[in-house]
Amino acid sequence: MYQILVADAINAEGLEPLLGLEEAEIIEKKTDDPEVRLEDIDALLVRSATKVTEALLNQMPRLKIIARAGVGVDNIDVPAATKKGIIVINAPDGNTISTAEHTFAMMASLMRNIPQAHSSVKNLEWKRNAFIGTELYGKRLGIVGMGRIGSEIAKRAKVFGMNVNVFDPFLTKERAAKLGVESSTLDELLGGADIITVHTPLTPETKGIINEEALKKTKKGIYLLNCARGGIIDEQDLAKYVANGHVGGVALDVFEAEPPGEHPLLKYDNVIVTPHLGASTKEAQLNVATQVAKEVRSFFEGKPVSSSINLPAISNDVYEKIQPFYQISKQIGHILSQCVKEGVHELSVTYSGSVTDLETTYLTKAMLSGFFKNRIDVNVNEVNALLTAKERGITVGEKISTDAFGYDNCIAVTAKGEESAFTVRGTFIDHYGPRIVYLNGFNIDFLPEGNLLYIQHMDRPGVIGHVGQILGDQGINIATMQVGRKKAGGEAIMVLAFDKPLSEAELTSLEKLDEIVSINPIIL
Ligand SMILES: NC(=O)C1=CN([C@@H]2O[C@H](COP(=O)(O)OP(=O)(O)OC[C@H]3O[C@@H](n4cnc5c(N)ncnc54)[C@H](O)[C@@H]3O)[C@@H](O)[C@H]2O)C=CC1
Ligand SMILES: O=C(O)CCC(=O)C(=O)O
Repeated sequence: MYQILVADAINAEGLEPLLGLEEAEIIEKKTDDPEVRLEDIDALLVRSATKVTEALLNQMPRLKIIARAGVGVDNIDVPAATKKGIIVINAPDGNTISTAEHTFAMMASLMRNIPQAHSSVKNLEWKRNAFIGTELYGKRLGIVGMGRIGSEIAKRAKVFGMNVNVFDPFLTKERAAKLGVESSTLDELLGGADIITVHTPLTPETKGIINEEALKKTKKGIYLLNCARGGIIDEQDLAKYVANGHVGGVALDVFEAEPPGEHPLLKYDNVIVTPHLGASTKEAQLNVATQVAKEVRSFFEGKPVSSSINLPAISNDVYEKIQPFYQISKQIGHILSQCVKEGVHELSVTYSGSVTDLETTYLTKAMLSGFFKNRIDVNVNEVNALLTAKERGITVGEKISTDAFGYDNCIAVTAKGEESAFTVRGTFIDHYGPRIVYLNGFNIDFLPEGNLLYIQHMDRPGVIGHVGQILGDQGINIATMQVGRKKAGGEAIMVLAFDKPLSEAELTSLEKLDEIVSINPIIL
């Protein structure tokens, strides 16, 4: 039974896709609720209130997926989640329109003193001359961060007859032209704008991007808006520039600490505020809840998730194509892990044939997750596979080759240690399935599944019979047996499959045979 903890207020109708998930229990409680058993939780759904820290993650050993019903994931320790192999997803576009509309409403309110005038009338005043506003028409709007929300604001600003300058280092000239905006440097934007609005994520680069140094470059009377994340406009520096009269007005939906408490900016009449309402519309809340609920459901159904922060997204189509190779990659990694008896410092994967048309990085990560399974006590999956390899000093390489050894596709992985190297090759055959076709120098053909025994032996008459005899005498049934050799009378291998793993005593009984060089159980 999967336990899904919904720790923040998430739209109930939007969570409906989760109800169709068999074997799932949905718990709507805070993470610090004494009734919540954090150690049993498989999925955590949050908005911005719950801070998903490393300390919290340490208490949640079963956690597999964190879903943020919204865009910004700055309340989640994504590196800590990644290290633990926990997928982090968000709802990237469900609240774009809401937030763009809120920003626009804030901009209009700010320029026309609507909140101040509203309070005044409610206080039974009628001061028409006290609230002379400024038109948006013809003004220059500077947008810092031209992603989903920034772009929607630009569209609306143009309809209002505003000129739009944008600063976004990741915006291409083509996209700027398509959006009909002028791309500029930050300094040009600061110097030319009448109104500046920020729409970036909060990152080390964007934290304080509008600070005292930037404010100095703006026109006197500048209007500033932050409906993205507290801290993108430095609050202390902003308070200084509001106090000295340089800033004409400010609209804030977000604060460095929420709620802001006794904040120096709150005492100014020309500072208008809302309590982080950008995404607070019925539509946006339904959208984001539905988006993450569908994703969490897909995840537990073993389907791909498309809005992961720490895993490359793959579409259902691509996933269908990649799935067979994904399994065999994992199995190759797991076989290598059990066959190489020393520390490995290099894993190199060579893809050939039709598999090279696919997203092979995903397969390499699957191979790594198979390799690390049982080797380390951390759950290694595609999320933390490369990081885990790096932390353990294992170099991971990927190559493409034209030689598929006569197969339609081939995935070959070589593990190198100080003393040895071991290569496994696998293929996926349509309507037949995954096969291991090469094991450390020997061509062979077996199904990588179940309880296997890999035996290295000398190619002598009777050896296969002796192995069968010894096992038969102990009542052990051999399900399948494949053999491979390089030349008659030389080294050879056999791979046997059993219904259950062999015991230590049963393995030792085989070692007694003179022709046997080594025996190695492989459990897949
Ligand atoms: N107030 C609210 O309720 C809401 C706030 N947000 C905030 O708005 C932010 C933006 O959301 P979206 O537009 O959906 O994200 P997005 O990812 O589509 O856009 C962010 C843009 O910022 C740009 N950017 C990144 N670093 C930059 C830098 N150093 N300088 C200039 N531009 C930079 C990126 O290139 C990207 O184009 C979110 O990260 C979130 O923090 C989002 C939704 C609701
Ligand atoms: O959950 C919310 O209302 C906050 C939305 C937000 O800030 C975001 O999506 O980044």
